[in-house]
Amino acid sequence: MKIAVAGTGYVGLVTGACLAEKGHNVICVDIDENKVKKMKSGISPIYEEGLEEIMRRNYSNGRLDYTTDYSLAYKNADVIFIAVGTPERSDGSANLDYIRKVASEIAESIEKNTLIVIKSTVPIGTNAKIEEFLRKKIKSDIYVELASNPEFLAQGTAVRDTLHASRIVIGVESKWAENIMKEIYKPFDLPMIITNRNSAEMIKYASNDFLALRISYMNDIANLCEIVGANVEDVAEGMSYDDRIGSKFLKAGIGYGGSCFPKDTKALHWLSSQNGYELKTVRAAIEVNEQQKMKLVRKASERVDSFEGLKVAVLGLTFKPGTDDLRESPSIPNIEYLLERGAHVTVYDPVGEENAKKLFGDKVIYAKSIIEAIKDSSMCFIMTEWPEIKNIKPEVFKNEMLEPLVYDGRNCYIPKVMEEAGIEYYSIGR
Ligand SMILES: NC(=O)c1ccc[n+]([C@@H]2O[C@H](COP(=O)([O-])OP(=O)(O)OC[C@H]3O[C@@H](n4cnc5c(N)ncnc54)[C@H](O)[C@@H]3O)[C@@H](O)[C@H]2O)c1
Ligand SMILES: O=c1ccn([C@@H]2O[C@H](COP(=O)(O)OP(=O)(O)O[C@H]3O[C@H](CO)[C@@H](O)[C@H](O)[C@H]3O)[C@@H](O)[C@H]2O)c(=O)[nH]1
Repeated sequence: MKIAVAGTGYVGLVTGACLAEKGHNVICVDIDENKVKKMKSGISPIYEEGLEEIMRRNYSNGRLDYTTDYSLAYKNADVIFIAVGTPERSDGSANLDYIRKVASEIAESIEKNTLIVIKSTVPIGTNAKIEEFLRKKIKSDIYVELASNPEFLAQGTAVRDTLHASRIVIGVESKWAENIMKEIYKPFDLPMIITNRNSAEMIKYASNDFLALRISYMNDIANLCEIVGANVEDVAEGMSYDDRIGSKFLKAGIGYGGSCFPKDTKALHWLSSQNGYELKTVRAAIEVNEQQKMKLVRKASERVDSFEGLKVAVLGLTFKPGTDDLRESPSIPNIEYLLERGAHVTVYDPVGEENAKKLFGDKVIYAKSIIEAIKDSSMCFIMTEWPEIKNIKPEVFKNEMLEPLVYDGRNCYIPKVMEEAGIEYYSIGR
């Protein structure tokens, strides 16, 4: 099948590359010329394990290509996947400007019957609206239909999550669209859920918001654990043996970040409010997360008289390990808080430095190693549980820091071991 993919971000590029890997003919479209140039030379603009290998293999066998020429790409495609961003607006709603722009570009380009598949996370009803828009715009002798196919990959494991997805969710309104979608995903041999478009769109939000709820619930419990003298890690383990609960997404920490949970909780809450219904559970998840993100710097501000002139180390910048992405990372408001109070902040992240520079410029110092970051510092914050950060030996903090004072937002170390090594150590819910 000839497939065009609009947008080569985490979702579009991984989807395009994996569809090619499974035998389809794929052209990936992006407005960013530099990205397209990079991809054509075999370099992935994002950090995802295993992606470049698939990109190179399928580019050289001719099944995968990249372009900025959307017109040509959409004109020749049987199916067009839309995978552009749907970021948050200031009121919490989803910004659909990028989706609408692609829809206009599709309308001016296509010359034959085409199935348009929205892979981006979009509010319930968006597929129907875009279909209505396109049908008004295109010539009357061609037919377009929209299908919803939300994406569930997580950053850092995007290729694996796509090739071995837990499920393929397909929202369609006709047998024609259903059959095309089934044909596309046949070579993946994965569980498939076929439903209508509104339900497919809702499955995506309901899944993300449920996972965010679990995290906020555990962070709430962690805060109570601290007060009553319980250990949230033991509590989570004890809960996990109940297979109705399971072990995943029970990790307490400095709050959830990333390009999805923060915006998708707010977008569903906003949509619900617009429909006269308050999603109280989701609102609670958002509120707990907002509080949790700043928990450790608030604790630290009670411990020191002032941050003014203090050398503070921040280890880990990305919103989770395995990605170079800093979008909505808890590290950002924490670093801003410290800078506003006059701290000299030195940061270290194994892959996030380039993206951090776009945010902080020369306001922070970028260390090339953990040791360089913590050397002579008066305080250290752990924001991301990268393996090399988790593996720091307590003596390293003790020997390199001016004062061994560690605030660990990801529960990387054992409190007893840290305390025995002479480190003043604070973590979450323990
Ligand atoms: N990142 C994830 O892990 C993830 C997982 C599941 C779903 N999603 C959803 O998928 C969507 C995309 O997310 P992402 O993180 O991949 O986005 P992204 O910001 O990484 O990438 C979007 C890409 O679209 C390009 N673009 C913008 N306008 C365009 C146009 N008119 N034509 C062609 N390309 C255009 C941009 O240049 C960019 O490269 C969002 O709705 C998101 O919520 C993301
Ligand atoms: O027990 C946990 C699990 C995760 N997190 C945090 O939650 C955030 C999101 O983590 P994760 O879900 O692993 O990463 P994403 O790449 O944002 O993936 C989520 O968002 C995607 C975009 O919609 C979905 O496709 C995925 O299924 C969904 O897991 C990160 O800040 C994590 O640190 C916790 O605090 N505790």
